[in-house]
Order: sequence, then C-alpha cells, then structure tokens
Amino acid sequence: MPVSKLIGFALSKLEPSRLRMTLTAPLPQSEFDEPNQDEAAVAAVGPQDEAEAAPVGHITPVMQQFVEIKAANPDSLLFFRMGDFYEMFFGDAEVASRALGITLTKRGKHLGEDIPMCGVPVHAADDYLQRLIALGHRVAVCEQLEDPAEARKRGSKAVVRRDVIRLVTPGTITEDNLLDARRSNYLASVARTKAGAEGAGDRFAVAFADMSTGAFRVLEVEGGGLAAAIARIEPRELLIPDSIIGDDDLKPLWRQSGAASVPTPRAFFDGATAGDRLAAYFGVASLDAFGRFTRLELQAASAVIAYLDKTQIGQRPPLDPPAREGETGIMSIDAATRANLELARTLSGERRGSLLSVIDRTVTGAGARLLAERLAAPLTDPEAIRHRLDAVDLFLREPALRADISRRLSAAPDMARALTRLVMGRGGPRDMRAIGEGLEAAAGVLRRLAEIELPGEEIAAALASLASAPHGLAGDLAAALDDDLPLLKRDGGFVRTGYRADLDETRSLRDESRRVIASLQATYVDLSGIKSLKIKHNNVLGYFVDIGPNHAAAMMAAPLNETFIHRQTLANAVRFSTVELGQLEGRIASAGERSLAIEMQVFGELSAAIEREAAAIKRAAEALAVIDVASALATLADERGYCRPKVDDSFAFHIEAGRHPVVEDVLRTEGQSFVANDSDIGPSAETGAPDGGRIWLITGPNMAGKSTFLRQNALIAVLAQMGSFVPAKSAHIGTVDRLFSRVGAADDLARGRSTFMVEMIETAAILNQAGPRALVILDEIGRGTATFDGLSIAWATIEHLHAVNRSRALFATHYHELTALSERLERIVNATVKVREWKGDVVFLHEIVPGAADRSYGIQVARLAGLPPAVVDRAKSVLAELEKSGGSAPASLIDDLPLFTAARRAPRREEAPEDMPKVLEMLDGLSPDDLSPREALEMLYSLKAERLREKRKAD
Ligand SMILES: Nc1ncnc2c1ncn2[C@@H]1O[C@H](COP(=O)(O)OP(=O)(O)OP(=O)(O)O)[C@@H](O)[C@H]1O
Repeated sequence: MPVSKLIGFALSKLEPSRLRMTLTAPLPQSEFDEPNQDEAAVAAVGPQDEAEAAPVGHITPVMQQFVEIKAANPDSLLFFRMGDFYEMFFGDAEVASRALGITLTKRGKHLGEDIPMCGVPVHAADDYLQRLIALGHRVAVCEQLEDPAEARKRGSKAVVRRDVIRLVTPGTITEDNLLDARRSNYLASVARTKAGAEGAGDRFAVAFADMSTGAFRVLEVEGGGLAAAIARIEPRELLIPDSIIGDDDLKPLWRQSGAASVPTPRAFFDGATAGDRLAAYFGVASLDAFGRFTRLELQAASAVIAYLDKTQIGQRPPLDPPAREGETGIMSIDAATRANLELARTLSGERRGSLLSVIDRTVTGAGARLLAERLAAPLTDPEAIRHRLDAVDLFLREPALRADISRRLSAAPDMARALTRLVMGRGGPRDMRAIGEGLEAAAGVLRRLAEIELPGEEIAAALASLASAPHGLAGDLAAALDDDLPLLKRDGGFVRTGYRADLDETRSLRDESRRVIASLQATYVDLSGIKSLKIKHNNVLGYFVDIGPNHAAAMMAAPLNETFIHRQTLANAVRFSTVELGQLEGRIASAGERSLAIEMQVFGELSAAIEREAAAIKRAAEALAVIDVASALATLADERGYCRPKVDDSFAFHIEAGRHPVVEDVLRTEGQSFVANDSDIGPSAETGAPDGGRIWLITGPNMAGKSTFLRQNALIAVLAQMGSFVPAKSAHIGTVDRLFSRVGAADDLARGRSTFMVEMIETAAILNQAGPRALVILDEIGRGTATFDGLSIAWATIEHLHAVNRSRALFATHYHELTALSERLERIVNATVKVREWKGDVVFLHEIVPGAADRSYGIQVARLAGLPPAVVDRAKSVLAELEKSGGSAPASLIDDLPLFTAARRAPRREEAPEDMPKVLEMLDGLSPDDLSPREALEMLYSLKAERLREKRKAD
C-alpha cells in the first residue's frame, strides 16, 4: 500500500479537532500530541494491507490470528484491539453495528470476499461495552500483548501478538460505569440432584457471587424453593448445567429470572473436584474453616469459581470465602408473592413505584445495595430483628447526629468496588482516592459515633469494624495523590508534587525543555521570516516545524536548509525537523518515561499497601453500609411517622392504624390523605402454642380499598422483619416464616397458562405449604371462572386454611355468600370496607369495619369509570331482573330491552332530575376557576339566598 494511502487511512481514524492543534504556548504534553499514529498505522497494516498483498484464496496473517482467537471464543463478540480501536469483523461486526448503531464498513478481503468491520475507540469502549452487556451480549476483549515496535523487529509484516485477556459478561463486571451503583451484581449457578427412588424430591443448590464487592454465598433448597431463591437473589447471569438447561419444568424459571442464562459444561459442577477447586482458589488446605457444605453446595460454588477462572483469565477476583445460608432465618417469599407485592420492582418491572423506591433514603451505593438485600430477605429471628431496630431507634432519637452522619456518608465513595478493581489490577488513581476518602469518612463516622454510650449490638459491631480500619492509609493516599486525577494510571500525572523528590526533578526537566521548545518557535519565525511557522507534535515525527506550501522553496534552499531538515510534504503543509528540536525531544521523552516509571512505582506501592489491608477495608465498607441503612430507615421513620414494631416469637399479628407505604406516598403527592386501618389476625388468645391464626374475610365494593388493605399488612410484616419501622400507630408481629400472597394474577401466556390456571397454581402452593407461622394474603380467589365454581373453590380454600394450614390470613372476596362461614368457623372474622351512598353514587371511605358488605356497588364503580350511560342503565335493569329471579337469567331479560332501546329510553345523565335542589344545580353549573373574586362573592350571595328560599319552602 502506498504510504500516503496508509497515512490517509490512519488519519481517517483520528479526531480532526486534535489534528488542528497548534503550538502557541507551553502546553501539557497530552495537548501537544496528535493521537497515536503509529499504533493506528499498525492497525492499518492489518487486514487491509495484507489482504491486498495476499493472493485470493489465501488468508492474511492478521486474519489468521483473528480467526484463531475467534474460534476459541465462539460465544462472545470479539473486541480485537488494533491501535486505538477495538475492531470487530465478520458476523460480530454485523451484530455489534446493529446493536450499537455504528457504521458497518469493509476492510480488505478474506478468501476473496469483503470483510465486514466496525470499530469502537478504546477510550470510549466502556460505554459500548455497557450497551452490549445490557443487551445480553458477552464480549471477549482481545488486547495487543506487545508494542508494535516489538513486532516490527520480527519483520515489517510481522503481526502484533494478541490474545483475549478477559471475557466481559453481565455477572462479572467491575467497572463503575458498567455497574448499577445501587444494585448488587450477582453471578449465580444452580446445581441439582435428581429425586431419589425413596421419594425424596429434586434438590438444588444455588451459589451466588458479586464479583464487584466479593460477596459469595451458597444455599440449598428443595425443588419448590428454587424459584423463590432465584427471585430473591435476582442474578444478572445464571450458570446452568447443560443437563438441565433444556428441562421443560425449569425452562420458564430461567426465563423469568431475567438473568443471562449460560449453558455450562458438566465439568464445572464436578462433585469429585469441587472441594479441591474451592480450596485452591482460597489458598486453604481444607474448606472446613469456612463451615460445612453439602456436596451439592460445593458443586454450585465450584461452578462459579470455574467460570471466574474462565472469564477473568488469570486474574483472581478477591471473593470472600463462601458463606452458607441456612433455609431458616429468612422469611420465605415465593417468586409470585415477591412480584405481587412489588417489593423491589413493580409488576411492570420498574424500580419506581416499588416498596424499595419509597423507603430508600440511603446516601451511598453500598447502603442502597444492603437495604435492597435486607428487603429481599426479611429475618425470622426476633433477636436479630431487634438489633436492627435498635440501630434505627438510635438514629431516630438523635436527629442532629443522624444529619451529621448522613453528611459524612454522602462523601464516602464505594470502597468495596474500588477495592476489587485495585486488587484485580483494573483500578486507576481514582479508585485509590476512593479508598482514601472512604477511610477518611469511616474515621469521621467513628469519631462521631464513639461518643454514644449505648450504641446497641449492630452499631457497636459496625464501630468495631471501623475502629480496625487502616486509618493511616488514608493519610498516605492523600499525601501521594494529586487533587486532579486521570482515569487511567498509564496517563500519569497523578502523583502529587512534593511526594517524591526524584519525580519532581524529572518533571521539572521535562517542563523546562517544553518551555525551551515553545520559545524556539519565535526564534525560528525570526530566522525564517515566515510568520505563520508553527511548532507541532505528533507521535510519528515528534516535534516538527510546520509551514504552508508557499514557503517550502525558501525553507529547502540555502541558508535555511542548513537548520531545517525536510521531513514531509502534505497537500497543505510542509514539515521540517531541526537538530535542536530532536535533542529537546529526546530529553522530554526520557524525562516523561522516567516520570511515568516513578509514578507506576508509586502506584504499585500504594496498591500493595491497599491490598495488604483489603480485609479490613472491606469490613469498614460493610460497616458504613450498615450505618447508612440504619440512619436512612430512621430518616424514613421520622419523615413518614413510622413506629417501631414489636416482633417476637408469638403468633400475634395486631396492627393499629396501619397504612400502605406506597399508596400513602402516591396520595400525599396528590394532596390526599390515607385512611389508616387496624388488623388483628393472631390467635384470639395470644398464647405461645397457636390455636390457629384468624382469617379476616373482607367483603366490600370494588375500589373500596380491599387489595390495598391486604397488601399493606404483608408489607408491614416485611418491613418489620427486615428491621425497619412500619407505617402504623403500633404493630405487634409474631415472626412470619413464610409470606404468601395471591393478589391479582396476570395471564402467563408465554408459559401457556391462563389467568385462572395461574391463580389455581399459586393457591395450590399456598394450601400445600403454609403453616401456622405463615401470613397468607388471598385476593379474590376464584373470580377467574364461572360464579359457582369460583365460589365453591373460595369456600373450600377458606375451610382448608382454617382447619389445616391454621395460618394468619386476610381474604378479600366479592362472594358475599362466604360471610356465612363465620357462623360455623370460630376463627373467621367478617370485615368490610365502609362506603356511603349519595344519590346513587358511591363514596369510598376506605375504612375497614367489622361486618359484611351488603352489596358490591359494581355498577356504580363502572359508571365512575366512564362506562357509557346506556350500558350502565342496561346493567342496572339486568341486575334487578337477576336479583328477582335468584340468579338465573329469566326469558324476559333475553327477549326484552336490547341495549339501544335502553339507550333511547334512558334519561341523559347531564339533565338535572326534577327533584334536584336548585342550589345543587347552581353548584353543578359552577366553574370556580372561571370566576373573578367579585363574581365569586356574588355567586356565594345567590347560593345563600337560594338556600334560604328552599328552606322556607320546606317549612
Ligand atoms: N385506606 C385508604 N385510604 C385512602 N385511599 C385508599 C385507601 N385504600 C385504597 N385507597 C384508594 O382506593 C383505590 C382502590 O383501592 P383497591 O384497589 O385496594 O380497592 P379494591 O377494593 O381492592 O378494589 P377491587 O375490588 O376493584 O379490586 C386505591 O388505588 C387508592 O387510591
């Protein structure tokens, strides 16, 4: 390829704004620079150059290299580093250009065909990676493993050595801009043992690790618990053994998890080597020190480790040793209940509108992650819950302290994630500063909280962790790191002046030489008489003199050609070097190299110091998160008037003036208030031994607030057991071990299940699993089928709950017939939502009172919803006929009154009925916004006068 074409290609990849840079004053090195042309030039001698050189049917060396590396990573998009770009070729280029909306071009030929190509600049690669990962792609990052100059030593056509250094997948990312700061990022794996012949069901182990923070846990569940466990963990990526990924029963679960599913070879889960693999990873002789694990748990944990080995290629993420989660200790919430209650996201999948979004007052990413985890896994041990509540109480009692702590925490960066990046060699100077500032915040928080006499168990434990943090390191980091830090360590310039004398010396040498160069421009202008002469810099020529082509002849002739050596002629510029420039360049370059080497050494020393203290830093980061959560929950309780719940081992469930935290929030923004309601569904005598929880059977009109009441009680239980105060005047809850809610199912057409089928599956799960410690919320069971079938199912369900499950339960229904059950079953309590009727309209009071509703007001609600008046009137007459005939449709109804006749006969709603008082009529016709103050006053007088007239008439 001709040189001009090569340079043209290289230039086409550069940013024009940077090419136009001229030297007018001493500038920092980076601003002198044009982009790295020789790297781009090497990129150019990649496929294009060699493809042209290669005869058709032959493969070029770079393509050969690409094809080999791609073959080893078939399931990932290959980011192939070429100079300042990651290039993608062939199918990868087509997929990526579509996904990223970037131009698909052609570069050279392969076996006679054009090679599709697209590329992303290295400095912007993270943004593109983020988008690809979000779309569920995996990316293999293939780097140049040597300097292009090294490759050239092996011959002009030698190919730079390259290899994949990392697979970027959704569950293994560590970069801040790829991660959601307020959400954990779990990679999970699932291992299974098939049901035994003795009748034991399938068992599963789930291991899950957040590589960005090091958290690593494992648990084992029986078959039915798998979906709940996965729903709680919400993994981003799920490793599934090849043998079960296609299992018909499990396939929907993989899909519903929302995680990227990875078919994983059996060898990753190998039981015989699992223990050894884990022990080797953590550098221990035996795993006993970490606790006892089942074989299945080890298999799942080992798959996570094997996958990290595969994707991180030689890098070892600093994971905590695996911690085993027992099946007890955490309130079990199945996937459907979790979704129905909209704990962490709404049914439409958004965070906004969920319980989490309403209660989250944390000020740090780590605090937000901990809050989300606690909400996902409420506790069942009253003692542990009490410790959390004590911490909230502490901050609630001390608002000034809380404000101060929250201010300090807001300044604390995400130490855990910065630490992981540093330990993995992916960190930069800003990660170091994050550790330093985090430790400073930790010291400040510790100083402030140390004044408290009785901090309670949880805060005391957090303070102990803060006390053992390496506080001296914060000072070292602050002394070493400059105020203005580059993103990448290789850019240099992050070590503070005054920290290392040798660095200061080389820097001043470099700066001095730059100053000399800047002054040389004036000297050369004088010497040549060319006013437009400039000194510029690029990586190919170094420093050079740049003039317009019209001056070229003079420069190339004596006497100027003794000083100026011609180097390059371009269309609109001619370039020269000089001996002086060359010497200065050499001095600057060696001083720059030396500075960078010293900075790298400083970085290495600081990194090592941080790594030595990794465990203590991690503990301090966790402690800050605990304090953030406690203080945030206190802020919530303060702002919203939440009370401290009493949580114990009893079977009580007595809420006084409870509210729905999310609905209350929505109403507040609309300037309305929420009507608080009591509930009491514990056994009638609150003894240690349960005589069975009560079942409140709630009837009431549509829109009255039944579902809201049901959910609010479930949410109060979740909040109380996660260690939060609750929206109520008082709450006494005997711990709930399982929470079930069947609230309004949607069709699950993708799984081939109708609304009714989903409803029945969920009801079956409840009736089969709920015990006396469970809290069961059932909303309109049976509504999805014919009336009598539905009523019968609801009837039998209540009887079963009462006699067999004996759980505490709230049951909302439109089947008023069910209220008769309370006469026969002693623990069924009828409750209803109060409404008032006014001139045919229904007014919702949202107040739950004892008793049964007499009717549904369905038609009134339908009218409120805007059903056409003709339909509403026809519905009324059908209802009247049905009521008369006891439920069956009489023939008269079928023959008589088609809809349009009803429409014709119906009085128009807008017409005022004859008996309507004039005052009301006047009010109806009134639009306050359109009145001037004077008109309003006059209107008031007229209304008053009319009312007096009416009163006199009535007397
Ligand atoms: N306690 C309350 N205080 C104030 N407003 C409430 C209260 N409860 C419910 N509401 C309001 O009433 C609306 C309807 O409530 P909800 O969906 O609970 O009624 P429902 O009785 O379950 O109705 P349906 O039988 O039609 O499902 C809510 O969206 C909310 O705006």
